[in-house]
Amino acid sequence: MDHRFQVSLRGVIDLLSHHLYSSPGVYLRELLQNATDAIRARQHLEPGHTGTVRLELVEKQDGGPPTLVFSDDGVGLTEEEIHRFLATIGESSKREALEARRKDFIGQFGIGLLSCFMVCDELLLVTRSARGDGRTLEWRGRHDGTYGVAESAHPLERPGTQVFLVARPDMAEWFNAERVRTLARHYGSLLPFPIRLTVNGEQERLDSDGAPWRREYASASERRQALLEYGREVFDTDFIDCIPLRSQAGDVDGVAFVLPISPNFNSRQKHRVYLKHMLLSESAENLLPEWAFFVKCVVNANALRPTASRESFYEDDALAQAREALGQGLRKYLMDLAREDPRSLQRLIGLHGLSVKALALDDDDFYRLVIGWLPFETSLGVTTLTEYRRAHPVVRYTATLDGFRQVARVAGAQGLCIINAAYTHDAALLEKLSRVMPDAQVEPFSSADLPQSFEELSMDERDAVFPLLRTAEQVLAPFHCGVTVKKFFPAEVPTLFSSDEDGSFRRDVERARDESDDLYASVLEGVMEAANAEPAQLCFNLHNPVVRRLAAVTDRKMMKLSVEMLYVQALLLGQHPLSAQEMTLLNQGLLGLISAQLGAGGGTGGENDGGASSGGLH
Ligand SMILES: Nc1ncnc2c1ncn2[C@@H]1O[C@H](COP(=O)(O)OP(=O)(O)OP(=O)(O)O)[C@@H](O)[C@H]1O
Repeated sequence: MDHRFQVSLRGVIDLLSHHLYSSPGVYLRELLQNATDAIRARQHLEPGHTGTVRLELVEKQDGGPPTLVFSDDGVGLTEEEIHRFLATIGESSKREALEARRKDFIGQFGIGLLSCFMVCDELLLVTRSARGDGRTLEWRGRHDGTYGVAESAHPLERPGTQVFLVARPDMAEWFNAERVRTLARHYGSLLPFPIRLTVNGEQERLDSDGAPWRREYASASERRQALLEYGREVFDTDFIDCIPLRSQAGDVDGVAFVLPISPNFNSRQKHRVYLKHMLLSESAENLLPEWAFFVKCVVNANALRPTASRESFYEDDALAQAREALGQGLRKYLMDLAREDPRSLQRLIGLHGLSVKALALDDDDFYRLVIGWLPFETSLGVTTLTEYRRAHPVVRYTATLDGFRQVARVAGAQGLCIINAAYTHDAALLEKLSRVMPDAQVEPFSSADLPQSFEELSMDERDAVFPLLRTAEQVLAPFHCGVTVKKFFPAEVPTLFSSDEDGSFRRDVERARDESDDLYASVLEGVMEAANAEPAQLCFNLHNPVVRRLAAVTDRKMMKLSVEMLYVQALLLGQHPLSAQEMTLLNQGLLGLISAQLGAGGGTGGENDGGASSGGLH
């Protein structure tokens, strides 16, 4: 024999209040939504019906719980509808109409009314249907899951619905006049019909003039001012500009505000979204494309689906299409700025460069328009790509910060303009350049490319440095480092250590081998043997006075020691981590130099004592 599931209403209410709704205040949102849907349903029957929502708050003088009467002049309910829709959890009169009329109704799940049980134990709903027999019916629903229906002793004069809520003593704060006023404004400020609030007999209107972005303004600048003022009210921020938004998909319209400060990298903004003019969420995140983190927006959507919690939009095709269309609106704004107001675009890039770069990576047309305006850090200072290409036919860049540090100073002194493309998106943007603009030449650059720009020595100079070159080659052979002598700037730099990718790889493997156990070290040994034998190079700078003097030194030991120290110094200047062998070289070299400087005795032991005389301190 089959049995029916039993549903515990208390359990369901507990579930909703703790896991679905963000606060008990949403009861007012759900009542407003039902009233709005009922008015829309009546407008289908009676086109031209305007509709009004009334809230009457009675605060008891004797300390008893306050009562809220929530009335609408919507379509009302027949007796059959009461049993079917009010008393069955999960049943909604709007579901059947939903696909055909997604634009009309906000509700769809058939659970909204239950949220009232978060703030009161019993609900009295008095209703007269616009489609019915003129009778006024009372439905009394209780939080224990029981309900009753009866004909009312106080018939309503016109179709509509009144919901009576008596505050549960511990929930009286949610019936406080100021709170009710704030909540009604908060959720219903864009509704296209008036909301009237009566508190202890005194009436006030809470309605607004509708969505500010749809109002008529005398001029474009007045419109802009009014919208920026609205943005300030909503987000408490002085935005720098506003952008109209519209999408046919989801029937969305609204306004995006450009943030006056750079947001955290990739932080998605929280937007205020209305669904059919009722506030859905103040923290919707999934409305705009990911790159659009330079704006916050307020929009109304008529044909997107809410999630059951009503706090964001349901992720479906319509939302994806709307997101794409809204992104196009933002893209158009940036494209227009690039064409018509490059100064403003430059200011915007200064603040929101990351958004602009991310969009440029995504979109070739936009890329073509803005790439020339984007600033890049180079070895000759910050420059835009347009200025760069005017002065240098080939765009050269380093993709890492270490790579840039290794070349920036010397490259700058040679007049070479190298871009530091280690910033987010920069390398990808530069790599895209020759794809989008086939005449552009773009090349990665490393310290190994630098010596090509250095001046060659004359024949005489070559003869003069021959002993130095020979000694250095011998000293550095164990380090797999070749040697050249050239002339370059700045003259204060005595040597430049350069290596291509193979060289950096080899150094990394070498250091890993030093730190590994025997088995792994022998594997790494094999890797190193397979690698290019001499990918690194130490280039001596004959413009440097120390190097000139060193070339003339006849003391071979002193020359060897100096080469070792210059090698280690070049590594340190280039921010290359030292291997164990190089650390030893540094330590021995320092001691050797000190010892040589002392001129006598105190030798370091071994061959690096530079022939210093014996004896201690004099
Ligand atoms: N003010 C009203 N006027 C007319 N019918 C109403 C009113 N309030 C509720 N109803 C009826 O009660 C049903 C259930 O309401 P409830 O708020 O629980 O769910 P819903 O609005 O259909 O969906 P959701 O859970 O998404 O809000 C509605 O579908 C509607 O038929």
